[in-house]
Amino acid sequence: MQSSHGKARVRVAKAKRRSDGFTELFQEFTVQVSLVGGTDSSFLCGDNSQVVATDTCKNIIYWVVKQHPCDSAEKLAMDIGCFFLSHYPFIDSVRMRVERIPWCRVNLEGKSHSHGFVRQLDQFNFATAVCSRECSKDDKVSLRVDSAVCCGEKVYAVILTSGVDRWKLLKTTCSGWEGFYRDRFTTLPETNERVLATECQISWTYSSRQNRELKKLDFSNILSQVQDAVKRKFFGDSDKGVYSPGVQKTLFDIGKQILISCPLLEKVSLSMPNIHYLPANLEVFSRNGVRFENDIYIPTDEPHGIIEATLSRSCLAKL
Ligand SMILES: O=c1[nH]c(=O)c2[nH]c(=O)[nH]c2[nH]1
Repeated sequence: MQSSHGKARVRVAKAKRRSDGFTELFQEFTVQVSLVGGTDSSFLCGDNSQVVATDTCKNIIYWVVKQHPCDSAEKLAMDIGCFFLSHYPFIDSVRMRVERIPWCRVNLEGKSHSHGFVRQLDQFNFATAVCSRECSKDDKVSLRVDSAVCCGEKVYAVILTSGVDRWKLLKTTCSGWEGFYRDRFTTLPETNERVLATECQISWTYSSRQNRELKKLDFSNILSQVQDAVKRKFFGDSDKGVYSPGVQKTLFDIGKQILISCPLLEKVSLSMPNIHYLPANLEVFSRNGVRFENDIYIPTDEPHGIIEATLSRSCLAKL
């Protein structure tokens, strides 16, 4: 039996104010925690003596947030996960997911507002952390050297992933879809001129496997590097752009660029659904002698294409 329990959709916000009324930080998160280990007898015979109640899980999330700088979803995910490991010896591993809700400081007449924030639509970034006591052989060697505690903080094995979700991108030209397999079921015409739109989910996993090493990283800088790599390969040069022969090739170019730009990453997973903007060849136009001139489109969210891939550094080396 493989089992876990925990709490999902725990929403928490933190404000840090100065005495002069300036709000230095406002962060909102949605947190999920799943605990693994120690609970077999609860599932098998109703003995709950080693079960941290899911209600307690929620309290611990609030507790850690209260002490935490909350400067990144990644550090929060690792610190909540490692808190469970350090307090409950019967827990083997903790799976965390922290989503950061994007509140941005208001800028009014060129001036940053002291306490006002606006919420960006849709897009958000997230982190997942699988925290455990088990280390790979290599980790164990360095753990012994450092001992299990460093600077008052215990060392745990962490598989950390960061991501961005619901990030919408669109370009009005420099995209086509030609040469695809045709048979009697194929009705789609080929084109070398179309709107290309997607809603990306991109996640990236770090090579390091130690909470202490991972906590040194500048996660917002890595996020910017990833987003720059995506924009560079999706849109291309500001004036000339870059031609996309299909979402598949663009996705691969983006993934490769992310791994080139960010040497600390081991692999990247991309989901780039093809959101269709259908040419509006409508009867009302043709009947009145007006042609489609790559100008009027019908946006359709459903159905949409699914195009996904995971690229690792080792698989790139083999290509
Ligand atoms: O970029 C695309 N990739 C596809 O796999 C596909 N399939 C489709 O109908 N249109 C497109 N466009």
